[in-house]
Amino acid sequence: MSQSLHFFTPSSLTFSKQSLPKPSCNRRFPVTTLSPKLISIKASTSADPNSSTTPPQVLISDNGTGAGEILSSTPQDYDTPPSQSFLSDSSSIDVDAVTEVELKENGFRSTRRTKLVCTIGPATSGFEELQALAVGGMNVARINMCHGTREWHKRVIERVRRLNEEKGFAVAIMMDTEGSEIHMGDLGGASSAKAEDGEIWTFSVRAFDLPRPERTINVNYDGFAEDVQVGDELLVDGGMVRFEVIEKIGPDVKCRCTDPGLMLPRANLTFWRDGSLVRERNAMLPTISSKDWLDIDFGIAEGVDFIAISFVKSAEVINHLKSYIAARSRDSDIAVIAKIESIDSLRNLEEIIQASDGAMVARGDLGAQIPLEQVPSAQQKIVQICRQLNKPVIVASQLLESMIEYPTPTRAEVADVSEAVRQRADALMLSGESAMGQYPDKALAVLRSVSVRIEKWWREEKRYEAMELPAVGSSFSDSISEEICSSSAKMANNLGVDALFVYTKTGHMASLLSRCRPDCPIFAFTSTKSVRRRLNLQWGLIPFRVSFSDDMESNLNKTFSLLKARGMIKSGDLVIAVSDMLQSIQVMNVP
Ligand SMILES: Nc1ncnc2c1ncn2[C@@H]1O[C@H](COP(=O)(O)OP(=O)(O)O)[C@@H](O)[C@H]1O
Ligand SMILES: C=C(OP(=O)(O)O)C(=O)O
Ligand SMILES: [K+]
Ligand SMILES: [Mg+2]
Repeated sequence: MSQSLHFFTPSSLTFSKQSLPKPSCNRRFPVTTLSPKLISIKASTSADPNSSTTPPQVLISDNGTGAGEILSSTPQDYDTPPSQSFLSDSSSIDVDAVTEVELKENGFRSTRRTKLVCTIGPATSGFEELQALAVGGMNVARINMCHGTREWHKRVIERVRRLNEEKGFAVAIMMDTEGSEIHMGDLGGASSAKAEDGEIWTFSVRAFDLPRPERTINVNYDGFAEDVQVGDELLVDGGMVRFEVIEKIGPDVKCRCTDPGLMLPRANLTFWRDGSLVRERNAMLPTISSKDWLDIDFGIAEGVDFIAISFVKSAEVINHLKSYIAARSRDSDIAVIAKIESIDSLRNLEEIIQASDGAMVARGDLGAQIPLEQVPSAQQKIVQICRQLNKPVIVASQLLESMIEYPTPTRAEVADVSEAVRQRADALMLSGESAMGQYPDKALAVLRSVSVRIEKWWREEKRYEAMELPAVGSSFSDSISEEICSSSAKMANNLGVDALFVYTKTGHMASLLSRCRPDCPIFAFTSTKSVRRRLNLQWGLIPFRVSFSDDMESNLNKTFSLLKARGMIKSGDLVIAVSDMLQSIQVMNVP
């Protein structure tokens, strides 16, 4: 026997599902098209999970008194092959080739929930290397416009696209802007420069002739010599190398090395006075420089999936960029990620995250702007706010720094990765480890295995955190979607279901489910490739591209048969399905 509860709000009028007005296709249900609102919660669990015959669906309405009324009875035959109308384009389902293998081999429970972002650099820019990363679980490839030429990045984008087309991956592309904070020049082509204890180096806005004179560093910020004072401490890359300012001669600033080390091209520079970061005119530098705008035009033209903005200071710049993108790209589905890596971004955290489509805890620069010991609490706070505001969050930088040189991570690095997974960040990011390290695939494998292990541990221990998830939407329709998602996630945990299914046009309903961090994976069905790629950044979502209609019964039939034919689900699997077209929750065994 199967049953279905319909809750009617605000009045208790009863309709059958069939009498509902047709929802508009492209958007989430507008409140005005449904009056009164109908939410159907349909439980059609067959008594015998292995039974191959599907019980008839009986819809029972609940008018608030608990007394059910039978509205319709629909015999189902899920084993019917897809009808003609599903053939051609609509007869197929696209899913990541790696996920497909993982699902078949290990089942739903062991799929990785935490997403992985890899920075692409000289070590990984070839087709074969990119393919190895995709096979290793890379969900998003990040290109950092601080380095390389647009031509170079364009070739990487083309290779990723080819990989997706030819090999069945859905790797998304994130372009990261340079930003206009102070940094060193490119060392005249050298791969690094070594500063020894006590050496005197000259930092200058001067563009030195090539070959670069010994112990000179070019600085990109015109106000550098004016802003620093003798006695200031100059930190390269957040303290990897330190200098003390000893003399200023015109544009040249002489510094003595106090902490020796290797300086990499375009390393970031900060200066400190009496224990705090000095922010003079550099605080007025634009977040998006003129070079960044050109890079953004490039990203829009190339149709990247995400643009990450470095050194965001306020929500205003995010709003500005979003309207710029909307005006320039026809379908404007490029998501904007705010990098939290400056004191200003911490000050305006909530409004920045609210304005963005996601955030990155960019610990590299953040650790150069606030004392290192404050970085962990900042990370936890950013991850938490993103979760509350329903924005994906990436934890980035130095997760496995030692693996740039060594094939195994330190214990401390594994603990750091575990902590980010335990905080249930959406994604972890590799920087130098994958861009220029010696063991990019090994580093990715460590992120993957630590994620899977910690996620499993967390589920076994039932470590449900008591995080309040406040309402994020503004309309009544939004509230219904949020309630549906939190209820179905809770039901999924309590009933031990195998997977949550969500049919979503914009991806919003999938993100609301992801936000609840349920125990089971979330199969997110969407009809466009770009939404599918974007969902790849969000915790626990397995994005599929499939065409579907507003008729949930036929969507389910079609999905079940397509997934069964691919061996990705089997009869008896327990599934909860929700959709953003018909706001409903259905519980059923795969027939
Ligand atoms: N496109 C590229 N071309 C050359 N080198 C790159 C590229 N992308 C990244 N790298 C190298 O990888 C290192 C780590 O990358 P990332 O963390 O993104 O940059 P940064 O160190 O500037 O913050 C960089 O310092 C640089 O040496
Ligand atoms: C991710 C970061 O930004 P970038 O690598 O561009 O400096 C960071 O600073 O941690
Ligand atoms: K950058
Ligand atoms: Mg940075």
